[in-house]
Amino acid sequence: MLAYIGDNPNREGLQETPHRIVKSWEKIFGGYKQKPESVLKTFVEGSCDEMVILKDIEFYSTCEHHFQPFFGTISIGYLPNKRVLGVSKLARLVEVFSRRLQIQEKLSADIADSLMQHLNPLGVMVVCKARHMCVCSRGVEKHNAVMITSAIRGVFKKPEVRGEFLDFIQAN
Ligand SMILES: Nc1nc2c(ncn2[C@@H]2O[C@H](COP(=O)(O)OP(=O)(O)OP(=O)(O)O)[C@@H](O)[C@H]2O)c(=O)[nH]1
Ligand SMILES: [Zn+2]
Repeated sequence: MLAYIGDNPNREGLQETPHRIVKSWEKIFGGYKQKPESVLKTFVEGSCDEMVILKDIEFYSTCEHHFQPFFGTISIGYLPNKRVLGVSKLARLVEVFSRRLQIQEKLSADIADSLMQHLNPLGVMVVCKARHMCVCSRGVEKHNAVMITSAIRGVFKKPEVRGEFLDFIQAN
């Protein structure tokens, strides 16, 4: 790759670069080694029947088309069906799916679908806002453009439930 771009792989500054890149991939692509169910420890809390939200979870992911970073925030809401999660587990789930090659639509859907599967709530909604380096620094070069995607499952398809979630995540 270094030779391909026209640089000299043998010059001092680049000699350890292949090793550094592979080492950085342990973090950047660490999600392949993690199973979503391994972070989704749930417990029974029968009295909790209101919406649970963790908003503005920062993430870094990698675009599968260009191998470029895309990054931003993800907000997740669910309506419990007797079981709830430790709140950090929602952020851990974001790590599992963002630390892979992704497109933003699938990242949002992966999070929603794994919560539906392993937590079995009445519904889930995920909203993801991100900047794509492949859109900012190359290609169409629109550095202010923000992509917004959502994944809506179960009762969040009802406008009033979706509206409550959107009100909460828009509030400061
Ligand atoms: N839907 C979606 N598209 C993405 C995402 N990340 C990158 N892309 C787009 O993937 C597309 C790939 O298009 P191609 O025409 O195959 O590749 P390209 O010639 O590099 O396209 P340009 O980026 O327009 O220069 C581009 O439009 C990217 O903006 C993503 O998360 N979701
Ligand atoms: Zn891209």
